[in-house]
Amino acid sequence: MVICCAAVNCSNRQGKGEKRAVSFHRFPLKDSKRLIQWLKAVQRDNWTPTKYSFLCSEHFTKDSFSKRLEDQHRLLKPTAVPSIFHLAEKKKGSRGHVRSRRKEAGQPPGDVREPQEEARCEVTEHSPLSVDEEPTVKEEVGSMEQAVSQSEQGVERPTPPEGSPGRTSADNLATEPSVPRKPERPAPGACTEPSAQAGAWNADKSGISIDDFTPLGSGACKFIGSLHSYSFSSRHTRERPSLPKEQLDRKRLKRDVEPGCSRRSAVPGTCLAEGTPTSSLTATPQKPSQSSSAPPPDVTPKPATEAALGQKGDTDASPMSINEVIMSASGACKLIDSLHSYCFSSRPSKSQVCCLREQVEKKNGELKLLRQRVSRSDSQVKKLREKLEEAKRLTFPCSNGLVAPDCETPKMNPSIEPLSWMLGTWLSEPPGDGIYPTLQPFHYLEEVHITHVGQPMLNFSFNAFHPDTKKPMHRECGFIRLKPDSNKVAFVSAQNTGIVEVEEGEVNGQELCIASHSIARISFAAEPRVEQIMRKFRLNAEGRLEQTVSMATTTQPMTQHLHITYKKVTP
Ligand code: HEM
Repeated sequence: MVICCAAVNCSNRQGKGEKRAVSFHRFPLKDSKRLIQWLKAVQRDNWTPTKYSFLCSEHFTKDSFSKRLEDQHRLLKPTAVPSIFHLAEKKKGSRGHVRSRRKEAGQPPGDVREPQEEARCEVTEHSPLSVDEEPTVKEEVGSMEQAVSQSEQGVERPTPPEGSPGRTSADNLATEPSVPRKPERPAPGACTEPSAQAGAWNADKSGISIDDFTPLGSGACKFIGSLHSYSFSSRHTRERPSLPKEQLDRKRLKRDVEPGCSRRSAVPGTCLAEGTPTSSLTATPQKPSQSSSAPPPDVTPKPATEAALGQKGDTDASPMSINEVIMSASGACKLIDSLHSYCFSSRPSKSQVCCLREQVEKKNGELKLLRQRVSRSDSQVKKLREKLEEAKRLTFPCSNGLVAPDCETPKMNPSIEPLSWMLGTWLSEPPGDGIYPTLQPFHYLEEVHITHVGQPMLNFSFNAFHPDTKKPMHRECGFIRLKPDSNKVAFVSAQNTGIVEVEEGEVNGQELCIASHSIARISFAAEPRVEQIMRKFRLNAEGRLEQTVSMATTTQPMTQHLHITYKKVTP
């Protein structure tokens, strides 16, 4: 690959016969301040440097260089600005062919390079480096791809050439950002530039080829690839519609050799005037029809300056420096690279996630089956509990009953033998009836426990419940005693209503009739006050116990209040 110096009237190029050391240095595209200084110094009109534009070392003062310690290799200082140019030669016409060439091509001054010179500027991978080239150049030429990448990272290294004269692009950048500019042809001196720019803008801006983004053909990659296309072709190609949309990767850049400029040198101006994407740098082989046919007006190459300023008509709105364009493209690429990294790195974990998801789904299925089993077990347990409750209800309708079925009953005291027919646990059946002149008739359940503990008396408890809610209602408990050697019975009861009473009567056979002897009540017992109480117990023909309660209150004469029949539930 041959590299030319972009300075006006400088014919230095890589491989030229002179044996002196000439190095080539890239334009500081990343450093807009210094780039402007360079462009002002170069004084090329309507020309924009690219990554493939170089100045040779002859345009720098000696103190612009430093030497690398290891090998004394000459390095351009990062602050160096070119200052040595032979612009006067242009005016003197010492290179008349330049002017005539310019006229032929209808190019503005400074944009033309002699066809022969173009030929010299061809880039061919097979061109051997001339002996007068510095190792720096060799290094650069040998690793153009790397250089592009380094340039992207802001690393400046001496490198190969190209270029031509005219009004300075620095002026465009620095002083006329808002002036719309007509599409202009690429600098003729930079015959490699159109494609070089294309490569730069379309593929090499990040040092990444589009192929890098579409290796797996996945949807994500395609998507990211399209982002890349947008990054490169939409952002920059739209701003620079002259550039071909083809994506040129670095491998092509390095590998392919485009003899276009050599060929075009035989047809002076073809490459330059047509602005075809062919280039000795980008080196994408072009079909003859492509390279020979003039591009439509809307794809006429424009200098990067214009691209940086925006398209015609929007330049006043938001002018961008070339540096900003490069930086924004670089930022977009980094973002896309991140997406790519995510795309690639997440791929294995996605399969893992799939595996895990399958496992989770499997476990969920198992869990569902287990839940169904548990549910079935629950319902079975529930049914068993209901049966148990029902059995308990049948046996002991009240859970707070006093009956202990397995409790061993002591021997009954003979004195209470006449009342033995009352012993046992009794449950209301049917529900008891409650009546009273002052009350609405009502029903109730009652559990009755009449026991003995070997003493000469019976223990009793009457526990009434609401027939529907089973809530406890009236409760009373006490003792029944028999007067020895008689049928006289004493009934002592304490009621939850606050009444304590003693009833006395007689037991005759299996019937007990008693009446209140004395009634005591708490001071705050509910009214009306009970004046008299009468009861009758009997064991009927069906072996059921019956009780009838009558009472007299302060408002009502002796009237029946309760009648209930009990069924014995324990022996
Ligand atoms: C020997 C026992 C009982 C006595 C001395 C007694 C006494 C009374 C008295 C004085 C009243 C008020 C009447 C009125 O307002 O005029 C009453 C009401 C009532 N009694 Fe009895 N009662 C006895 C047993 C029962 C039993 C076993 C139940 C069964 C649930 C019951 C249920 C009621 C009901 C529902 C009322 C009406 C609402 C109330 O005042 O609480 N009573 N009772």
